[in-house]
Amino acid sequence: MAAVAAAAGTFARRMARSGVLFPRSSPQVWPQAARQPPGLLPAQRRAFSNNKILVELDTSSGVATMKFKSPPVNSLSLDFLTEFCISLEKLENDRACRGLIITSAIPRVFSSGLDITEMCGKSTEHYAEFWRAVQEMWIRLYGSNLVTVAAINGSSPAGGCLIALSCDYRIMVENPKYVIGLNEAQLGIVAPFWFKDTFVNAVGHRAAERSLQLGLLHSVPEAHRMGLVDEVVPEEKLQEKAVAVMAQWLALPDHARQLTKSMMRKTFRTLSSSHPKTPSRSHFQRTWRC
Ligand SMILES: CC/C=C\C/C=C\CCCC/C=C/C(=O)SCCNC(=O)CCNC(=O)[C@H](O)C(C)(C)COP(=O)(O)OP(=O)(O)OC[C@H]1O[C@@H](n2cnc3c(N)ncnc32)[C@H](O)[C@@H]1OP(=O)(O)O
Repeated sequence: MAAVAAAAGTFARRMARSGVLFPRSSPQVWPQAARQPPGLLPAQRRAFSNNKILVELDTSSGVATMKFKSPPVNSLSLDFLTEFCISLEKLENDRACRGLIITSAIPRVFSSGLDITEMCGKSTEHYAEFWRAVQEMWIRLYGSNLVTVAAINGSSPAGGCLIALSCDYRIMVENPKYVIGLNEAQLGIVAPFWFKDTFVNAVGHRAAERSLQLGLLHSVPEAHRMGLVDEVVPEEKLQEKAVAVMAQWLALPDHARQLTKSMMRKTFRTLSSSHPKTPSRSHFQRTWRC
């Protein structure tokens, strides 16, 4: 328990060093239209970057694009998760931003999921901090007031699939080599209940039961058929489609859409208010044999 508390403190300090407020306990409601401060020349584009993620915000449309750029496979390390939360928080605090498109700058991979090297041979405190960061990523993204669109341009197993599932809409590139799903059971581990719930919310109970028990990674057409992704497009159409979908969602009044989203996703507050126990060191070691 002390380790969990220490990890919470460490993660909070990482976020605080970035200048980001932490944590935010309740959803914020943003103005309906992107606004420029009066008297300033409108800067059409703003960008910020770290060594894991690139973010570009088009202030005229209010749409930001977040590109994962952590070779080789955009695995979700503690550093990646921290940078993700910082970037998302910056966008949420930017009154010019109303929507977020998440995609990958790495060819053929959206995200390979949790970084397996973070779950081997580390201290109890590290596991606790890592796990806290995984939860925080999901809480912030699933509960975000922004319109979130996943533009999935590569394979997206396990934690990568969770990121896509946490968005409001998923568009995936048609490619016979790409797969998506929660394959934890294949790895001999169990997807946490909040992974499972997010999956069930997208595909329904029966499809989720089969897919999760078998740890299936689905082809793109199969993922589309079962509702795991909403749309499938050729690679060259991905960005255009993501922008079009975003425009459709942003055409609604923010407050009505945000409150509806918050109502539909209210279960996330359960986890938010009571972070479940961090898996023990022996659990990690047993699972990954390290
Ligand atoms: C609870 C606590 C106790 C125990 C754990 C139990 C539960 C908690 C966790 C539950 C939730 C877990 C969620 C997860 O996300 S686990 C991670 C699951 N991810 C995967 O299974 C993906 C594995 N990777 C792939 O399938 C392929 O790599 C991928 C993404 C399709 C890309 O293929 P390709 O382009 O061919 O690239 P390579 O396979 O050659 O990989 C290149 C390079 O990257 C390394 N790598 C791949 N995935 C990961 C990863 N997830 N973490 C870290 N590193 C990864 C791979 O080893 C290669 O490295 P190398 O040094 O050999 O070049």
